[in-house]
Amino acid sequence: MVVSSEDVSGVGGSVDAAVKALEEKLGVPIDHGPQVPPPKPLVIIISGPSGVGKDAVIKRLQERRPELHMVVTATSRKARAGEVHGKDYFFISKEEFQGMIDGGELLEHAVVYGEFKGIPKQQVRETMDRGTDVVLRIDVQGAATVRSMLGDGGVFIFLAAESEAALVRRLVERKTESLEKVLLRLETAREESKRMADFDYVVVNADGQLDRTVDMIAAIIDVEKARVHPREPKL
Ligand SMILES: Nc1ncnc2c1ncn2[C@@H]1O[C@H](COP(=O)(O)OP(=O)(O)OP(=O)(O)O)[C@@H](O)[C@H]1O
Repeated sequence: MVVSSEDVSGVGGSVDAAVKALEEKLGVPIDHGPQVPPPKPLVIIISGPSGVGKDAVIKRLQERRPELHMVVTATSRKARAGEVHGKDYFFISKEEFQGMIDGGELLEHAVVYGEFKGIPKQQVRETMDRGTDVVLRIDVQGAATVRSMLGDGGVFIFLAAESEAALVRRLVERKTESLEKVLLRLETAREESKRMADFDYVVVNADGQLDRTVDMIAAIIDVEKARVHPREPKL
């Protein structure tokens, strides 16, 4: 139905009166509800080589977007100075970890540099059921496992350093690993970089540019929320 400008001006110029007149002409009320349903919760996977800055990026992202749920990974490695159980990681024994694997309670798990790491499934499900976005921090190998499970249902982001040299410097400066362990991480990082193509996005975490990196990830999350066909993560 076409309503001419004459019809609208003919009701006295008030918007409310015009709306009422339109409703009368339509024969049904004008819908005041949202035109777009609320976006579905996202599962965001942040991955990349050791030392690239996953923890630093996630910490800053959480400060900016406190509504995101950062999944707490379970690990059998010892806590580093300042790390808090239940907040940074669930620090559990190798025996407890084995129990979780046997009980099928982990979304993915792996032995990384001699230590168990894994993501409790229940935490992801419960968060999504509340309608909250979930951020998973996973090494590249683990991200491949989650990709095979979720397919296009997850948003996979590969964090990269601006150069191999920058990555090495960051690992050495962190002072948490021996040179031998840094070497192992470097060799692994070379293999991991080859898997970048399996991700949806690649973000460079350049030295001194942590805020820019977080800006980019926040932008990706916003863009994902605007998809016409939302992703459907099935766990
Ligand atoms: N953009 C950046 N500029 C400078 N330093 C950074 C940047 N991002 C992270 N770092 C520093 O680099 C080091 C490694 O970062 P972080 O521990 O977050 O890496 P990671 O990917 O979580 O490593 P791992 O997988 O081994 O736990 C830390 O000392 C961190 O503070």
